[in-house]
Amino acid sequence: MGGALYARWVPPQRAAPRAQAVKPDPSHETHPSTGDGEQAFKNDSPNQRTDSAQKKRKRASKTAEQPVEGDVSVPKKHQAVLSKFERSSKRAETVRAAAQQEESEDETSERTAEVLQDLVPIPQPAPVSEAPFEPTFSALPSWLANPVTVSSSKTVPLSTLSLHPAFLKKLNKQGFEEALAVQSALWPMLRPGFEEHLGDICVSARTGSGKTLAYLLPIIEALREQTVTTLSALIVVPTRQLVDQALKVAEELCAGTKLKVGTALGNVPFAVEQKHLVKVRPVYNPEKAKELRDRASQQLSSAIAGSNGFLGDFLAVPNDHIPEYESGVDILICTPGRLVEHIESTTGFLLRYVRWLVIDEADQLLTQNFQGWATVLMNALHNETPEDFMNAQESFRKRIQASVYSMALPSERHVTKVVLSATMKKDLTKLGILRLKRPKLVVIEDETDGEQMVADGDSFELPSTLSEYGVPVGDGSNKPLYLLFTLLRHIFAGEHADASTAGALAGSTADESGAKTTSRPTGVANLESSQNRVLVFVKSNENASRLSHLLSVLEPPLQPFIGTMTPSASAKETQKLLRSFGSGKTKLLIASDAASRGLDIPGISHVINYDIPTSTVSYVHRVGRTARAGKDGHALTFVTKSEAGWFWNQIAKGTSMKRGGNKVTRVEMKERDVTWDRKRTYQEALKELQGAVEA
Ligand SMILES: Nc1ncnc2c1ncn2[C@@H]1O[C@H](COP(=O)(O)OP(=O)(O)OP(=O)(O)O)[C@@H](O)[C@H]1O
Repeated sequence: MGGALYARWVPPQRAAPRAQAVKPDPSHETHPSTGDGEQAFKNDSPNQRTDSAQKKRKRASKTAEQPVEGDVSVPKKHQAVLSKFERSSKRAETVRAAAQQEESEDETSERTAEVLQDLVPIPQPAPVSEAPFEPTFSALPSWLANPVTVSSSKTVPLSTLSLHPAFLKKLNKQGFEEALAVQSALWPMLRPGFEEHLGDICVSARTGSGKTLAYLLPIIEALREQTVTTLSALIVVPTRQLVDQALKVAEELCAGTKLKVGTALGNVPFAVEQKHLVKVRPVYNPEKAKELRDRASQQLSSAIAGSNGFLGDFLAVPNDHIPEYESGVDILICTPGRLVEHIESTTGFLLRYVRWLVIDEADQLLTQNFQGWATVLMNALHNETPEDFMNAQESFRKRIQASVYSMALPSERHVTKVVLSATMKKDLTKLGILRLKRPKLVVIEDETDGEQMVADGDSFELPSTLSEYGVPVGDGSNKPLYLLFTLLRHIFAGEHADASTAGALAGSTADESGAKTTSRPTGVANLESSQNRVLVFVKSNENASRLSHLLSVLEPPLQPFIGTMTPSASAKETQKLLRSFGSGKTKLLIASDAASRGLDIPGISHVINYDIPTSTVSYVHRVGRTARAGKDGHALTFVTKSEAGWFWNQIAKGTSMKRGGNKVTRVEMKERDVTWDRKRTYQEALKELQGAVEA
């Protein structure tokens, strides 16, 4: 580079005798810019090529004339300038080289400092923590979302509740000293006084908590002085057995008063029931009688009306008289189907004076809603009574209402509705049918459960005195033998019972890790004197009959102690069977789910779910037939391999079940002990059963 600059700045020398001339070699001519002569020429025109060749030759001769470095022939003053120039050029060159080196070092260090990124997310700043979402609203109205909760341990001495002395005496006579939690919560709300709730009440309280007395006592106490029979209270329950049960409690309370309690459940012919519920009385009223007679003859001649109902009654009363209807009962306990029939077909069946409406086992009644019973009832209850159907009292009241004295009467009748269940669901669509006014939800729950019914969910309480067991039964093919083994070895065996499992089944030494049994059945012992009573649930009525037959064949001494509840039995037969079971004569009652609701038989020590229940609600009601009113009880569920997942997850550990800190115990029974010497008898019994079914 220095050479090139030097060449530019050196002035041409004319005389340079000792300087060696460098002859240009045409064969080595190169293009000034590319260094490739041939290539350069290729792009030039012939004239251009001649000019540039001449210029090149000139330049070459000039170069040949240039002195070589260090040539002493360069004048001195030029030499000083030249050396100065060379020095500064060298310095500049050194600085540039140093700068270049520095630059390349920087580049290298930058390259090494670079962080290699793979295809992973680039680190982000930590997210800002947000407060957990807590809705400020609920899908439920506030009365359902915020129930009044009462601890199930809250009992109050009956003597402090200022009950009418006659009722206090009756309760004491039955051995009741304290009002149970649901009673001590409901009575102040339903009885006149400072805490009375002027509106409707929904109650969620576990099985066997005393709900029947909780609603019946305030009603009967309020009506106790009623002398003219007027239908004042309607109690709707789902089954005939529950009608009978509530009737028994009501009759005990009404004894000594003029109150009449009636039932409508279809156990007698409809006409008989009609006569019992509505009384027809001829009243002398010639004017009205004449008017009606004229209208009746017109209608009869034009065949508009038949001679039944009001017309029939009118034609049956003496001349100058008209029929008037009076209620035959003050309190009616009924099933919904029969109630609808009376509302629609019984002349004079008037709900105008009904002040109380109780719906027990409400979740079942509202879910099944036979014949749209709730809507029919609400329409009948809230609509005006046609004047022709009014009884003497009603007509009198109507006349009074039209006069100045009406100021003294309440403007509108208020019906207090009490809706109860052990498995109350917060289902607004269903509760909405009941047209509740200023409703309140009262929940009776165990303190140890810690939390309330979840605002938008449903949970069910089990009695804290209940001990629960799950019994694995393999594939289920030997279930009858498992049942027999459980009955003979553990429940009715008395002193011969296996210590470990009997302890677990009796609830005294419940082992959460699971109890094991090794002993074999010893046969029926002490059956007659045993205090235990067992209710066995199967999935259908056919299964109840079959199981009963199998047990009788497998263990004949057991047969006189077995009872079977079937729908084909008459009401009387069923009542007799329940009485026998209640008294302890029958020790083993086999039933379907029809017996799972509300049945109150004192002294049931064990419930066995021979067939697994189909829902958590069904489980709650089945096992609730024992451990009632604070007494101990035991519930065993036979679980096949395919049912195990559901049972242990939903029933034993499910969040919707609240059992006051108790747990479900697994009871293992060895299959060879269970089947032991019975396999042949069992096969024969099955064959016999098959023959009986086919016959
Ligand atoms: N104050 C009381 N003291 C002792 N026992 C009582 C009292 N009140 C009711 N009982 C008894 O409690 C038992 C259960 O009562 P009840 O049948 O009314 O329960 P329930 O809550 O209706 O049960 P379910 O939901 O299963 O129908 C009955 O045998 C009844 O006699």
